[in-house]
Amino acid sequence: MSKSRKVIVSCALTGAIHTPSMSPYLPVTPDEIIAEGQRAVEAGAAILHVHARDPETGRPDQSVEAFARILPALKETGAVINITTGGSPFMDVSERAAPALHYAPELASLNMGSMNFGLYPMLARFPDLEQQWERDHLENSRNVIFKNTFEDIGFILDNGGKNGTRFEFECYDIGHLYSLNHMTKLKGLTGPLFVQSVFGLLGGIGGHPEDVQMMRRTADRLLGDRYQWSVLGAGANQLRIAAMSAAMGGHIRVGLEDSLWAGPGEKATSSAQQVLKVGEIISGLGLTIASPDEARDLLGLKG
Ligand SMILES: C[C@H](N)CC(=O)CC(=O)O
Ligand SMILES: [Zn+2]
Repeated sequence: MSKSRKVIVSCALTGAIHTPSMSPYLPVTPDEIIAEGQRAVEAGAAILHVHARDPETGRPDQSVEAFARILPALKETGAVINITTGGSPFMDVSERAAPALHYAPELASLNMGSMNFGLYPMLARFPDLEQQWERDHLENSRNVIFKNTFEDIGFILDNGGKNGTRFEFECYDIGHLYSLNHMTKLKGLTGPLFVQSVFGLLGGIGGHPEDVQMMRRTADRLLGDRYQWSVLGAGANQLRIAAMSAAMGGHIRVGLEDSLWAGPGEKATSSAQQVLKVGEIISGLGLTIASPDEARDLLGLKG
């Protein structure tokens, strides 16, 4: 058994930010999302971060029924299933939390603060969006607040925690790490805390190396050895941020939810392509990609 450090690769398959006519490779239907999940796990992903969509329009769909069409097959892959509670920033918290509270997964995402969620700059990047709702989705982000109050966070922690679900704590800024530290104390949460630092989403922290170092240093100071650190870089930041994390003792999240790209101007043909690229970075640094069970051990998941 290799003694080199294990790096957990999470893969976010489709999300609720990107829309169908931005990329022909964005999975929309249940079959497409399932096939993408299977490919991502074959490529080395240990955790699948799952959103659902309406198969006709591609609109984000946070209903329990929509998840029923994808979860069983994704579970068959053996990967850790991480159900979103972020849904889309245009949804309210009870709608967003419903699937994770219903299916009691090993892992669910939990967003650690309210914030602006600027998607509208993508209007310039994608001038030929086919459906009106796609244009509205970006345009309306000028005035949306991704609401995650301490009460909302407490609601998801309490009700999800009852099911033995643990959390992917999405921290989009330094303040979110302080909120996480506060909530862990308030709720008596024990480690390992799975911290997912989000870089480069407009409204949160940028993707500069100093931002990455600042997040890491602050997490070390506040959370000490109670956490496992992972990163995701939005859009063109993805692979660069991933490489920094691997070199800084962290884990990595990729997938078409977070970035449609495989390189400058090159659309990724699947999330698996991004998983393979970070796999090369990981082995290039003499590290080893973690299996789903190794990820469960590292994160103290219920299995
Ligand atoms: C930047 C990512 N889309 C954040 C995310 O994945 C939120 C969630 O699903 O809870
Ligand atoms: Zn998500």
